[in-house]
Amino acid sequence: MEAPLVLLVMGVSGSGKSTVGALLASKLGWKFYDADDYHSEENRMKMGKGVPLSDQDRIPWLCSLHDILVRDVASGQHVVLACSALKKMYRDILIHGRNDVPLKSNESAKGKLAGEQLLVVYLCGSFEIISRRLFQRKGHFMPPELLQSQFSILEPPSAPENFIQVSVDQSVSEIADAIMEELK
Ligand SMILES: Nc1ncnc2c1ncn2[C@@H]1O[C@H](COP(=O)(O)OP(=O)(O)O)[C@@H](O)[C@H]1O
Ligand SMILES: O=C(O)[C@H](O)[C@@H](O)[C@H](O)[C@H](O)COP(=O)(O)O
Repeated sequence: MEAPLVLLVMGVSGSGKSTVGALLASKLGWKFYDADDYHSEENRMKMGKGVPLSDQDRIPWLCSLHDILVRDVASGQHVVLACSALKKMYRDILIHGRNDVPLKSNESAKGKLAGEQLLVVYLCGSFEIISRRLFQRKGHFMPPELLQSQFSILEPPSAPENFIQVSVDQSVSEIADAIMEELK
C-alpha cells in the first residue's frame, strides 16, 4: 500500500471515530481534525433536535473539510480526519471537492487530493454495540436516537475505494494497533 498522507476515520455516530482518530494522530504525530467541530450551528441544532442531516446540510460542511485537507497536504502536513462520511458521495467530496462547482479564476486543478493519498479507515460494528456506547456517552450534541438513520444511509466503502475495515468490537488500543499494522 502506498503511504497515505491522510487517514479518514469514518463510521456511524458512536463507532469511535473521535477516540480512535485522536489516538492514531498522537501515535503518528499527525494533525487531528474532528469533523464534528466544523458543523454549522444550524446543523448542530438540527441534529440536537433529533432530525437527521440531509445531503444539502452536509455538502458545504464536507467541502470545507476538503479545503482543509487540500491545504494541509499541499504544505506537507499529514492529517487524521474523523468524519462520519457515511455515503460514497461524501467521501468523494472529501477527496475531490465538488466537481459541479466551477473553479474560481484564481484556482487551478492542482492542489487536489489524489485518491491514493487518502486511506479510508472504516470502523464497522453492530447497531447493538454502537448504540450501547452512544447511550453511555455524555455531553455530546448527537442524540443516540439518530443512530438508526445513520445505519440506514451508510454505504460501507468498497473497491475501488482505498480503504481498510476494522471491527469496533475490541478495545480502542487494539483498534489503533490494527490500523498502525496496516500502515507498515
Ligand atoms: N473500542 C471502544 N471500546 C469501548 N468504548 C469505546 C470504543 N470506542 C469508542 N468508545 C466510546 O464510545 C463512545 C463513542 O465514541 P466516539 O469516539 O465519540 O465515537 P464517534 O466519534 O464515532 O461518534 C465514547 O464514549 C467512547 O469513549
Ligand atoms: O453526517 C452526519 O449526520 C453527522 O456528521 C453525523 O454523522 C455525525 O456523526 C455527527 O456529527 C455526530 O457526531 P459523532 O459522529 O461524533 O457522534
